[in-house]
Amino acid sequence: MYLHGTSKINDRGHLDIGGCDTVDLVQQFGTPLYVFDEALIRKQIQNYHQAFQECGVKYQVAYASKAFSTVAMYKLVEQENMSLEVVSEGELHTAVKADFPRDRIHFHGNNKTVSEIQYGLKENIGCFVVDNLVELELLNKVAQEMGKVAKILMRITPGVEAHTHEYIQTGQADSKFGFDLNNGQARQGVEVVQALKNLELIGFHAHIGSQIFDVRGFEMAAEKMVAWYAQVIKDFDITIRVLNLGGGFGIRYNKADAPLPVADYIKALAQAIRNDVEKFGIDMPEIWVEPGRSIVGEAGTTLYTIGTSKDIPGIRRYVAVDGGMTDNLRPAMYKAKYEAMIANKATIAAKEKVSIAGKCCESGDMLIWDIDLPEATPGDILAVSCTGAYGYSMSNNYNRIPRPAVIFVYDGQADLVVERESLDDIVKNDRIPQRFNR
Ligand SMILES: Cc1ncc(COP(=O)(O)O)c(C=O)c1O
Ligand SMILES: N[C@@H](CCCC[NH3+])C(=O)O
Repeated sequence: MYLHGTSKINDRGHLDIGGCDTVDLVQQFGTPLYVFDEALIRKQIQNYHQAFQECGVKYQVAYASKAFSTVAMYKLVEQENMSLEVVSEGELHTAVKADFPRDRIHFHGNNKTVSEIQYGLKENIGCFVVDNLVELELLNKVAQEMGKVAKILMRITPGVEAHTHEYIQTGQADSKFGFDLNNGQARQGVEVVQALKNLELIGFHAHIGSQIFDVRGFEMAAEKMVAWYAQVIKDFDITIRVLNLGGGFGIRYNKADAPLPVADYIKALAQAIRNDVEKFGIDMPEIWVEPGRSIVGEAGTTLYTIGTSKDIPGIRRYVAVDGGMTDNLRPAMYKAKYEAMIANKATIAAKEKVSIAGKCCESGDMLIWDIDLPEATPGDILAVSCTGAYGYSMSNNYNRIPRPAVIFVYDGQADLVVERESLDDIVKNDRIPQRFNR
């Protein structure tokens, strides 16, 4: 397993993260356990700031909180001077609980409800990223009723197909997201905004997909978006200032993945924008991005306890852990591939090829197929790396399995940031109809 961030093998022969022995962490907090390397999260954020500062442009980096959303994470994001992207009133409420600066919150989503819009307006958030014509009218109506003017970006579908899993592509024409650039919908949207008094258009947004390695997709989206941005300034004679190019920067889950350093993506983006801005003779816009996975993905490791196994001679050995698709849906949903090690046998050579199964009543509940490990016995601790993004945030209670605890480790200290769900949490919203008691 590749060792990210502060992960290392300590002198007890155990995996150690953030100066904490994972075997001790398991004793203290139990399994499954999400462990976040706080120093690595902070470093990833600082890499974005540094890259933008070196480009000498006005910018905002908004953390796409869907990747991993908790109050402590939002506090960290604030400390590191990032903005915050939210997609629901649940994420917005988490930001309010963290007392996140409201003017740095960007509210996304392709179907915001009236109550979500009201919440955002009440909190005077920085901007709404409007997804479609229906939402333009709705947002304007609610803003008018509340006596507010909402700053907006319009989300544009630029018609760029990113090379990634089809479920995490978003920039292609056939997508549920955004105003289509090529069929005239985006222009129609700008025309509509001109007539709506409670909306202020400050710029445009595009997001082409997730887990992308190639800079070319980002450059192509930037070229299309600058051309569009310049066209709008010319045709509508309005002042806008923001170009948000979304997130999607890839990370290394396993040795087949070859992401570039963050600085390379940002510099390529800024350069593509700068070239086109000069061509169109307009002012350089503020460049906003909204990375999620690349901030937290490599910083997360999930620790499990190994339990049963099943040998099928000549076929494979299944080794089961005490979690699975409830804490990591990505292998089942995207065929995502992860690396792992036995955390308490970190210096012992691999001896067998096994497949790691979850504990759900579902054949597709497999975390890793065909991985070389030392002999796995019940009670061993399996560490799966790179689970920081879309692990906890997509966790669920299938088979009424409680969600694991989440901890941050830093410089030898381990702190709980989300408590493990209890069995009572699992039933706390259940109700029995009165008539059952007859
Ligand atoms: C609109 C938007 N912004 C940002 C992101 C974050 O993407 P990533 O986690 O790949 O950086 C996503 C997810 O794909 C998204 O849909
Ligand atoms: N949840 C997805 C990515 C979708 C990102 C949000 N648009 C993943 O785990 O890869």
